[in-house]
Formats: sequence, C-alpha cells, structure tokens
Amino acid sequence: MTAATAAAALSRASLALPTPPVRIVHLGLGAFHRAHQAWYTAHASDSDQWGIASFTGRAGEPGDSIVRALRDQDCLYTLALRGPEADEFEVIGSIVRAHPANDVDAFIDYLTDPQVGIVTATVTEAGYRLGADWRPNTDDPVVASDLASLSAGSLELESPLALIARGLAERRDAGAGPVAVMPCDNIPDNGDLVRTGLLEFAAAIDESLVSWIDENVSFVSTSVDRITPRFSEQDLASARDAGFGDAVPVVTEPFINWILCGGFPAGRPAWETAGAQFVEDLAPFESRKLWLLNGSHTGMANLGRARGLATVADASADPECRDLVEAFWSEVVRHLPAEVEAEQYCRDLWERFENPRIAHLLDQIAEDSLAKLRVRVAPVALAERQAGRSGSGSAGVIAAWAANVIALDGRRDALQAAIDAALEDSDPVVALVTLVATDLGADEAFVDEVRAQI
Ligand SMILES: NC(=O)c1ccc[n+]([C@@H]2O[C@H](COP(=O)([O-])OP(=O)(O)OC[C@H]3O[C@@H](n4cnc5c(N)ncnc54)[C@H](O)[C@@H]3O)[C@@H](O)[C@H]2O)c1
Ligand SMILES: O=P(O)(O)OC[C@@H](O)[C@@H](O)[C@H](O)[C@H](O)CO
Repeated sequence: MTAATAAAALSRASLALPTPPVRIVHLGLGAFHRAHQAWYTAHASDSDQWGIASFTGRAGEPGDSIVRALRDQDCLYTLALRGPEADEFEVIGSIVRAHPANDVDAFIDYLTDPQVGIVTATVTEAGYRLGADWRPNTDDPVVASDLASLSAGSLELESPLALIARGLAERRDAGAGPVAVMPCDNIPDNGDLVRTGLLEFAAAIDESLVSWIDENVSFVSTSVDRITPRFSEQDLASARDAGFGDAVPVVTEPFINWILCGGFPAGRPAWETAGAQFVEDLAPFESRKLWLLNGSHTGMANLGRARGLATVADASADPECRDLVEAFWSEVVRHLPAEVEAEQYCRDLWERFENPRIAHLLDQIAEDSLAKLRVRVAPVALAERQAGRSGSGSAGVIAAWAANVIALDGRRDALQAAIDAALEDSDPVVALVTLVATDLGADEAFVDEVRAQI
C-alpha cells in the first residue's frame, strides 16, 4: 500500500479490506498489542477468519481516546516499521472492534459466543494485580472490591482477571465451550501465573467454576518480542507527513518474534504462517528474551538516566552502558542452552538497540525497575553465585538501579562492591534492600517503601 492510497481514507470500504468475525478478545489495547499480536493475526494465512475485539486495560485513562479514534477509522491503523534508514507503513485490519475496559456487557457478549476461542492480554505486569505468590493481592483496594463484586454477582469490575473470571462463568452458563487464555506480557511463566491468579477470582464466583476452568480453559504461555516505544506527537506528525491521516498510528521496529507454548481448544489463527513458533518448552526462549533484552534494558535505563542519557540508542553509544550490558550478558549466556543461539541474539540486540530512529525512552523502561530486576537479573546473579562465581555483572545492573533510585551516582563503585558481598544471601534483591538500609544509610521510609514492593 502506498502513502497516497492510505491517505485517501482509513476505512475498510475504501481500502477493500474485509471485516473478519470476532474470534479473539483482547484486554490492553496498547501500542504493543497493535504492533505484535494484531500484526501476526493480520499476516496469518487465514486472517479473514480471525478478527479481534480489543478492550483497553483499564477505563477512564487517556487510553480510552484510542477507542474513539479507532472507531472513527473502522478500527484500522497504520503501523510504521521504523528501520535505521527509513519507515515502511502498513495498514493493519485484524482489530475489528474497540471498547473501553468498563464495557463489561460487551466483554460478556463476546465470551458467550462459541465462535470466540481466544482471550489475550497485554496489561503490564502490575495490571494483573497479583502478589509474589501469584495470588490476587488483597491489600489492593481494586482487588478487594472486585472479589466482593464477583461474590455478589455484580458487574462492577475493574481488574482484568476479575473480568475474565466473570466472562468465563458466563461462557460456562451459556454452554459456549472451551477457550484459550493467553497473556502476552513480559513475565516469566505468564500462562501459569495468570491461571493461578484467575482461579482465585473464579473461586469468588463459585467453587464449581474452578473445576470448569480446569477442564475447559487452556493457558498458553508466550515469549513476545518487538520493541514498540510509547507513541509521541512527533510520530503522529511523521505519519501525517508520510500521507497517513491516522489519529493513532503505531511506530515499531522491523524485528518481530513470538514463541508460544500451549493448546488452543477452540482453534487459533495459523500464526505459524506469519513466523510464530510453537514449542514444548518455553523456558529457554523466555529466559533468553527476558534476561538478555529486558534485563539489559533495565540496566541501561538506570545507568543511562544517571548519566544524563534519554534513549536506548543514546545508552548503546555510551561506553559505560555498553560495558554494563556486556558484563551482564557474559553471565547470562552461561545459563542458556546452545539451541537458543544466545551469542547471535546478543549481536542482533546491539543492532536493534542502536537503531537511531527509535526513540525508546529510558524513563519509560525504568518504570517498576525493582520488580523487573527480581525476575530478569536476580536469577542470573543467583545462578552465578551457585556456580561459584562473583555474579558481579548482574550485581552491576542491580547497583545501577540502586544508584539511580537513591541518587548515589558518585558511589556506584562502592555500592557495587557491597552488593557483590550481599549476593551471598539467597535473594539478591532482598539482600540489596537490607544493604541499602544498613550500609548506605537510606532512610527507613524509603526502605519500607521498597520492601512493600517486593
Ligand atoms: N512495548 C513493547 O516494546 C513491548 C514488547 C514486549 C512486550 N510488551 C508487553 O506489553 C505490555 C504493554 O505494553 P504497551 O507498549 O502496549 O503499553 P501501553 O502503555 O501502550 O498499553 C498498555 C495497556 O495496558 C493497560 N494497562 C496499563 N496498566 C494497567 C493496569 N494497572 N491495569 C489494567 N490495565 C493496565 C492500558 O490500559 C493499555 O491498554 C508491557 O507491559 C509488556 O509486558 C511490550
Ligand atoms: O516495561 P518492560 O520492562 O516490560 O518493557 C520495557 C522494554 O524493555 C520492552 O518494552 C521491550 O522493548 C520489549 O520487551 C521488546 O520486545
């Protein structure tokens, strides 16, 4: 498609695009969903059979304006594949309905339709509202209120897993058959995590729903990969300049990868025809992605910000950030099997990170760093310690976070040495917090706050 034809009108009639039937329901109508799962669905050989009804992850936020904008353009949008030299534009047609998260009636209507066979989510890790034990965090007022609503049969629901639990109860009652639930967030074991959390919400409706889910719902775990930065005003302007009258385009990198593990009892698009890979054991691929890419992103975000840098591309050109990443990677690759070709993945990563035309903001990536360190860096540190090595590459990433958070830039080296020592403990993140409290003189309120997040 050329820029000129797309500029004419973003409508299915003018672009002669079909409207596939809704068979996938998604929660989390963000940039990543539109760059990744929607792209794979649009590129599958049976794309005319699989339409997506997409809901925002939570109502009442600026994201709701996406719903209005998408509805005004037949749910079509332009995806700019931003290479180091130029953009390539494509109109994506797999999303066919858009809703705010509080349109619970619409969500239930889809779930009670036997044609609908897949529920997917990209609501961020925090959006699942689960504790470290993967159970609903009942200290969270939204969770407490949703559990009460589920018990009382009220549709006043706010959290994604409460909504899915209610939808599944209605599906069971409607006899609409089995379904697959598939989270696509950067979380290890994301299918199992969602299953564990969801069953607790389901139990609040009635215990028999738990066994119905066990028998009728599959939970698919996924490793998802495509760098998709938060959309900027400049992106909007460049899409317009390219001739696309689109209120909500998405900018992403050309690279894309999707690895899935699990069954689809009510069918699925032929995603493998678009390049998705189905595996029996997701763990090595998931660790490769979460440790090498996301772990180093967290490291660069923290060290880079402390060094006054703004984007991943800036950090990739900074010798200190590169050294930090290389030291961490040299530890990671020891714990990945040969089949995942970790060294090649690292070489490709530098190329992806260096893309000067992708403005991936370190501030965005640094959000919730502590929770991310726990699953993306701490396991490598522990594995290194268990193998009798220092784990100092992993400790450097943790130190970069601590230095950034507690504004100890000038003392990074001292902090690193202290963390190396603290890694003798079983959980380096807990060790770090203790260390911050005792050795580095952080005030108690800060330590309490950090502990509360662990
Ligand atoms: N952007 C990327 O490069 C990328 C790549 C791989 C995976 N991911 C995964 O996708 C997730 C979303 O990324 P994005 O780029 O689409 O972000 P985004 O900000 O564009 O969209 C996030 C979506 O999640 C919802 N959400 C956010 N916080 C929530 C909460 N507390 N409760 C319920 N819903 C909530 C929002 O409503 C929105 O629909 C990431 O957290 C990550 O796990 C992103
Ligand atoms: O918020 P996070 O840390 O889960 O993700 C921030 C980035 O690291 C992430 O969006 C990557 O760009 C993505 O995971 C690439 O596939």
